[in-house]
Amino acid sequence: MTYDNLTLHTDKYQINMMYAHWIHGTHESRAVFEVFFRKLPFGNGYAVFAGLQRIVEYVNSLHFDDECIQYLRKQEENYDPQFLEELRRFKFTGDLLAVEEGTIVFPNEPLIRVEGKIFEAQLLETAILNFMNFQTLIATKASRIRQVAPDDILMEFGTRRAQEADAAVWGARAAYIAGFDATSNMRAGMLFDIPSKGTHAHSWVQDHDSEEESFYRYAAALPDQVTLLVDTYDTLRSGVPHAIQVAKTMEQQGKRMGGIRLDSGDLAYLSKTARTMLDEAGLSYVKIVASNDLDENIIFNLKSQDARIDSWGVGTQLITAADQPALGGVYKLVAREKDGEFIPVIKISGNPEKVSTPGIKDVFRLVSLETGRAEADYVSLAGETDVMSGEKLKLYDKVHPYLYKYIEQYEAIPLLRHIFVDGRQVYRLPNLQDIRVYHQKQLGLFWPEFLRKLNPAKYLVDFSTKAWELKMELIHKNTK
Ligand SMILES: Nc1ncnc2c1ncn2[C@@H]1O[C@H](COP(=O)(O)OP(=O)(O)OP(=O)(O)O)[C@@H](O)[C@H]1O
Ligand SMILES: O=P(O)(O)OC[C@H]1O[C@H](OP(=O)(O)OP(=O)(O)O)[C@H](O)[C@@H]1O
Ligand SMILES: O=C(O)c1cccnc1
Repeated sequence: MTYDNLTLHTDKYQINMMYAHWIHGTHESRAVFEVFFRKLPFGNGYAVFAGLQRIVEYVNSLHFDDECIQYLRKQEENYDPQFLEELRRFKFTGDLLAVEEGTIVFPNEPLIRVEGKIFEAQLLETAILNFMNFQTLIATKASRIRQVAPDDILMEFGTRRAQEADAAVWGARAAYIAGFDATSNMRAGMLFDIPSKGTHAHSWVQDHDSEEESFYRYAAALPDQVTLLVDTYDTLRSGVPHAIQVAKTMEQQGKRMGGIRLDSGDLAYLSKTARTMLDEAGLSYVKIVASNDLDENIIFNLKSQDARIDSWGVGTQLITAADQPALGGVYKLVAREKDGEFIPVIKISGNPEKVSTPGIKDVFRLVSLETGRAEADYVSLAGETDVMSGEKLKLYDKVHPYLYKYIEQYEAIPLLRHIFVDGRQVYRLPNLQDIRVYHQKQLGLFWPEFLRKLNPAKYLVDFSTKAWELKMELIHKNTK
């Protein structure tokens, strides 16, 4: 079955709400939603925003075609045929703002803002969250892995263990944004122009009468990219000696073997011993690749054991974000149109963390002009001007106001960019290489204490006094 229209890639309740609005004639009234997450994944100090390209393609492609309409007609008898005709005319005509892919982001700040007819803005929730939550999660995981191996080659090997095909290719892209060097997935390579790399499987060795023969044949077929998997039978007694033999033969033909791959056993011990064997054979240029259920903790640990590994193939743990398989990004209504104007709305909860922050908001990164480093992010109500005019600001913990600091001499960089205006895409999607460069620059804005993998310092995301007072006012009004 091939059907790639994503318009019904949404929860039924969105269509139900669209229908109820249509029935009551309120479907064209305007509303504003914001996307944010509350908690960073993996105990990390930051997240890496990803998913925007997919969101842009999705919004541009939205349309209810014959298949969608027929399905809705069959599926829900309550839907009035005229509603289905209205859906046929559906098109996103609103505004969408978002932070750029590769941006370092933090909890509770708006990452995407959708403003439009409620009929349109409501539909987008499920897909936007689906794309952003997954891709941001994987980019963040990849960033942690990049941190522990800053100078090594990192290859994404996850497709076979990914949660289906889309996750594999978009996950490979997210990993590349955050600093991976290559993917084994050829389709991701083709779609996104990511370098593709690969070695060979155990089956190649098993499918020959001897390991030695399999190595020679592989090298003969692909002499410019020979990385031999040496652990099928006995890494040190058979695999590495056979690889050395092949490398020596290749030298006689004026060729150089690329590397060997270790895929089981004690990777610290085996890599050190293999390195010595290779070096003693005059093969110091032959690299050592390792794989086998690696993640940032194992790689960090292997490095602390002085493992001699140049290149890491990381699959399952990265592509499934195994230690935290979901990011809890949410899409919340912050304002709705009443009598021709936007009024802020709130969601109250017994859990204080879940009380939403009302009003249409902007977010700025405050970068010290003295140090060039980010001091805090500042969330203000749209239209507030103090931050843009560079005024001295008091940043304070709104619940514990005695915790405060002043900031002056800063540049306030707006993080939300216009992506769609009146339904028209106004943002040119950057190419992936530019996103990677931008991401590296983003990292350079932060002091290392916010970036470290273990127990990072908490970066300040401050709300303007006006935004905070609005929240308090609506809490009081709605809890009387
Ligand atoms: N020196 C090491 N220190 C810490 N972890 C290691 C070290 N060497 C390997 N590991 C990791 O330990 C785990 C060992 O996996 P496992 O117990 O399945 O052993 P294995 O050698 O892979 O066995 P198999 O032959 O079944 O593949 C893997 O995640 C691997 O990356
Ligand atoms: O361990 P991961 O991080 O998920 O990396 C991918 C794994 O996939 C392959 O194993 P598999 O047993 O599927 O195939 P093989 O016969 O080629 O080893 C490869 O050898 C890695 O071990
Ligand atoms: O190229 C490899 O070595 C590879 C690719 C995917 C999964 N495991 C290994």
